[in-house]
Amino acid sequence: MTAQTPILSIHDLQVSYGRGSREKQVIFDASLEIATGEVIGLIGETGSGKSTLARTVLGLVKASGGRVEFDGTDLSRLKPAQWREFRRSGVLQYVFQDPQRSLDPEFTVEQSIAEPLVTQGRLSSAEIAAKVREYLARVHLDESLLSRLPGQISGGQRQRVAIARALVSEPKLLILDEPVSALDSANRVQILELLQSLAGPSVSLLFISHDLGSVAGITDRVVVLYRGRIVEVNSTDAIINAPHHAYTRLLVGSAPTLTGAASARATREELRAKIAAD
Ligand SMILES: Nc1ncnc2c1ncn2[C@@H]1O[C@H](COP(=O)(O)OP(=O)(O)OP(=O)(O)O)[C@@H](O)[C@H]1O
Repeated sequence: MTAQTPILSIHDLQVSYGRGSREKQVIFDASLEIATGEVIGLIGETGSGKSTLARTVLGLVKASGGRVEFDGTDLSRLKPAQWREFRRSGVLQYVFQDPQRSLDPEFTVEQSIAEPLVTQGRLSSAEIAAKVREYLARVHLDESLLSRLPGQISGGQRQRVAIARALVSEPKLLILDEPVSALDSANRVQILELLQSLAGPSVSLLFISHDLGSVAGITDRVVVLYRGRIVEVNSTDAIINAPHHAYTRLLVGSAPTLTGAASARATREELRAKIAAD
């Protein structure tokens, strides 16, 4: 961690859904800092609260306690107009698991990638057209796709378009919620390699995944979320080689690409029993 202001800093975050007797807390006292240029994995099983945490940072879900600071600005205090301005600036972007959710089905590839720049209103049409082509090339797509709709390209191509769209406004933080889990294994590897190559010193990436094995190759640090609580944060190496929390050990053991599949199987049941007893 550098002495720089973290790009994202979350303090004692609490998030609940529902009201009154139906209220259910899903995030408990979550604190986390992401430095500029860092690639972080947020890992946890289904229902652990990963998407809720991300959606709270994006302002789509309201926190019931704690605060979220982006580049030193307390997002919890922004008024609606300030939120709109913050969104328009494009400094915080996201890519969902299903690119259909990030792309308007009625926008061509060109319109989708151009939209964040059009909204910003800083560049001329010619400059926007040039940027769209630059980012299309960066995600290794051909210009012949520019006039297609999302329904007319493959799932892997859609996810590349969603990534180009997210990066074109030169965000400081890109949140990727299970960005490869809807893709086949060949596309998965290609997209992860692509993201790794696109991550530079000025952009931080927050990868959300239920599968440690799928993101461990590109993350600097890993945050482990278990039942709404951050139970471990450490370098990816330490998480894999010396996990502290029983749930982290289960995650490592469940990723056969990280450890021998046989030894993983042998310890999995034992760890499940320990977690159940916690
Ligand atoms: N809009 C909502 N209203 C009520 N409860 C919700 C809502 N969204 C999520 N939850 C609940 O909050 C908890 C955390 O869900 P969340 O989607 O954040 O988990 P997740 O780790 O992202 O899971 P997954 O990997 O399956 O996407 C779950 O118990 C879920 O049922």
